[in-house]
Amino acid sequence: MPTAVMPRCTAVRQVRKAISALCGLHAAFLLVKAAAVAVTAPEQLWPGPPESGDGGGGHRMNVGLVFLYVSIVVSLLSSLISQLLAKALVSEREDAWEAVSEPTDPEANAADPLRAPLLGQQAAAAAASAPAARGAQAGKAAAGGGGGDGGGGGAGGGAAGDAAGRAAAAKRKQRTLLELLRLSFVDWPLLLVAFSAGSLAALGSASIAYLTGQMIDYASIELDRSRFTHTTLRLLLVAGLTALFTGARGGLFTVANTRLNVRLRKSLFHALLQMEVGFFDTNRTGEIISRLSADTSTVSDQVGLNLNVMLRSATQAAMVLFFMFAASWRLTVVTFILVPVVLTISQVYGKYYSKMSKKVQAELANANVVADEVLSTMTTVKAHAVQDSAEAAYAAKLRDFYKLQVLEAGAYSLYAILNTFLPNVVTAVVLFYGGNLVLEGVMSRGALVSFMLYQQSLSSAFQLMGDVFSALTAAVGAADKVIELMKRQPSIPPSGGLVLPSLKGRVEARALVFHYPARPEVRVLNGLSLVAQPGEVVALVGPSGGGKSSIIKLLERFYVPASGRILIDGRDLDLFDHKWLRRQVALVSQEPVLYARSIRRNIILGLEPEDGCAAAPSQEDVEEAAKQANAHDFISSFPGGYETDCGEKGVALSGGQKQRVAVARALVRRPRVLLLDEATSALDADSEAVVQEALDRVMYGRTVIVIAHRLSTIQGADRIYVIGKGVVQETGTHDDLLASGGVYSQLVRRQLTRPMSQANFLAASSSDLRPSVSATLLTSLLPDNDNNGNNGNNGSAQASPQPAPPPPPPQQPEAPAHTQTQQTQQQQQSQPQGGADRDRAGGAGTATGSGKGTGTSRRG
Ligand SMILES: Nc1ncnc2c1ncn2[C@@H]1O[C@H](COP(=O)(O)OP(=O)(O)OP(=O)(O)O)[C@@H](O)[C@H]1O
Repeated sequence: MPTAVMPRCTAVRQVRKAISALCGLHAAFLLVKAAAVAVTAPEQLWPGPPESGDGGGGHRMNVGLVFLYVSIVVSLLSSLISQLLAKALVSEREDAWEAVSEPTDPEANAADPLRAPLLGQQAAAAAASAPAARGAQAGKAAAGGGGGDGGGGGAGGGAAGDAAGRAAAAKRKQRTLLELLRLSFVDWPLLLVAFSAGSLAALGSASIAYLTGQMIDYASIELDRSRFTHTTLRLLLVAGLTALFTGARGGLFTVANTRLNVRLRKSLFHALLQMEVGFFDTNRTGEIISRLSADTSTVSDQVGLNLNVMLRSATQAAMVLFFMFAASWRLTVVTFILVPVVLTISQVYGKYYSKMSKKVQAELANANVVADEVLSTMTTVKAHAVQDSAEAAYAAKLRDFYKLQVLEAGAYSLYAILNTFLPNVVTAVVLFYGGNLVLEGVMSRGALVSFMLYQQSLSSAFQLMGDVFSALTAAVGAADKVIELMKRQPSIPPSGGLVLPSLKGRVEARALVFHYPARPEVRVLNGLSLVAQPGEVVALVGPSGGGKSSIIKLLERFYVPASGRILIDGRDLDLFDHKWLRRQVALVSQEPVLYARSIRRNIILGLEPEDGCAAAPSQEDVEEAAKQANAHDFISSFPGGYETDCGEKGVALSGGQKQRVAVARALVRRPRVLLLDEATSALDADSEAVVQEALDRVMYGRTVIVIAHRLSTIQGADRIYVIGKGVVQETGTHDDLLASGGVYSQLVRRQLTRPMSQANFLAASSSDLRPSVSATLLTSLLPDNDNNGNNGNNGSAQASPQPAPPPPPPQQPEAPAHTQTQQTQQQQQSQPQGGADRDRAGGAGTATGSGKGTGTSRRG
């Protein structure tokens, strides 16, 4: 902030403080005046009728007193309103200065999703359209949770930004409260009954105090036994009814709380499921889970409970006040004077407590993030023996949490001390003044006893309201985060409703430009275009980080490109109905995710009636898909067959088995387009061979876009795109690309001459080129090889530190026997295959009947 603005902002803050101080002083003066009038005025005011002996004088006196009190109340109100208006004017002036003075970086900070994670996103979004300084502070307030705490101004932004931060926080709080009320009042019939029961209970409590006073008068002054007994029976009856209504109120409010809790969780979970994938890149699962579990409970418990207590206390206070005025208006006014003091203390504490509560919750979420990270990666933790550092990291987070909790406890202690002391002061003053009234004969002893009971009831109501106010503020803090998440709009626009009678399967990407939301400054795709005709197999290869997987993610609409188009059968991807498209375009990724349910249900994932699918695939469909995926045999060997539970995240299955279930999951949809994102790269050699065989078979008859690490797959593709630095560097068939001597051929050569320990074909996984494949490739791939497998190109293989082994017999050790047979057949047939005219292969174990997938032998 320019230095010229700083003194102005400091002056504004001082003006704001001065306004508060003056108004406070004025209010205190008026309250003292009200008390003085109550103590000194003659006993001729409401509720008693004008004394007959006093003629019109008594009446005039009453009018005068009423006028006096009305003027005091009006004065108090106008003071409050002028204070609010003056502060608003000052803040407006301050905002105007900030708008012209603040540099633009903070806006960038606020709009940067990395700097405004989870809690700050909405504020950051709002900030992006607001003036720079306001935006920066809105983001800061949201992310920091302080609502303008600013830490004393920070690096130049603090003072000026505090006002904007406060305004943003206040607006958010308002919005949160309104939203909470909206959510709570869905249950209005239940709440109405509960509230009515609470009001009746409050009326009962006030009546008990009144009857107690009467009993004392009948027993000690009037000495009327029959009225005494009668009143006792009435008191017992009222007590019974009061208990009944109190119980009903408590039970009904608890049910309403639970309903609110369930509603909140469901709404939040629904909102989370709508979020785009990029949201989960920038927000940790631990934090999100914390919102879903801890914060929703805090909100429903605190808001529900406190609203209940607030309503009960307010009704109780209103009833008791009525009875108090009836007993003695003077004592009522005096009692009432101390109330603003108690309320002010509660309010100040409430603000502080809200801040503390947010910080404590944030610390706890941080600790949960650490625990979540460690517990969800136990194998890595154990494999690298990092238990000690994990424990230390968790303990450090808990230490921070503990320190904040201790501070919070200290704040609570102070509050409890004040809150216990002040009501007793009120009692002492009231008793002293009331005793004087009794001694003067103005008030009966019974009325004083009743009044003392009312006064206790009123203090407890106000005390509860003070507590509730603080707790509500804290709950609103937690609700803020939950509501913000619930209201957050996904940054990817909703998909259209287009459903085609059939899909040919043409996929085209045109001039795609893309960056990840988590890293907007890095362009991952830079105007990339590619096309896959119906039935073609298109391989994406290229160096690691070139953008291959990003293309698949865009095709799956996990993200949307910054510019460019993705067309399926010539229509924009976002026009299609989301669910329909997911059945037409299936993905098999590197790490399959299975859920803790039966294998059958894992295969038909997303196709069950609950997912809006009228007819789930039949058992025959499931088995057919499993057979094609080479999964049927191992599934049938389990005692539970297709009903075998996969365990949490599929722990009950091996990597290869999981991947085959994932392939079956893709196939059961009978997709026209199959996306394979390094589907076998995480598997060991044996598993890879089985899965690859299944994949080779299922590629037929559909458009396939594959990120492959096996040269055999790449070699058999109809077209290869070499992707690097976010663009297509080369495209063509394997032969064309080798012949052109460009990047692809260099990659192939480099790979073939590299030691096996560094095997990393085309930057994919290291598990790809087995010795046999490598050797075969040497003999078959390089255009300048002679027929005997000698590398004519100056023997780069020989130059390698670990020369490739001599050409082995034409077989792949990891492939099952029947695959080898196929290879031999294919060698003999050596038929070139076009993508579009390929037929779909038969069931499990059937020969593929083509050179596809066994490119080594095809070329041999
Ligand atoms: N979720 C993400 N958030 C931010 N950046 C990402 C994300 N995923 C990938 N990237 C970055 O995008 C770039 C392209 O990644 P991508 O996974 O598409 O490359 P790739 O060609 O598939 O690499 P590999 O062959 O190693 O899988 C990389 O620089 C990567 O760090």
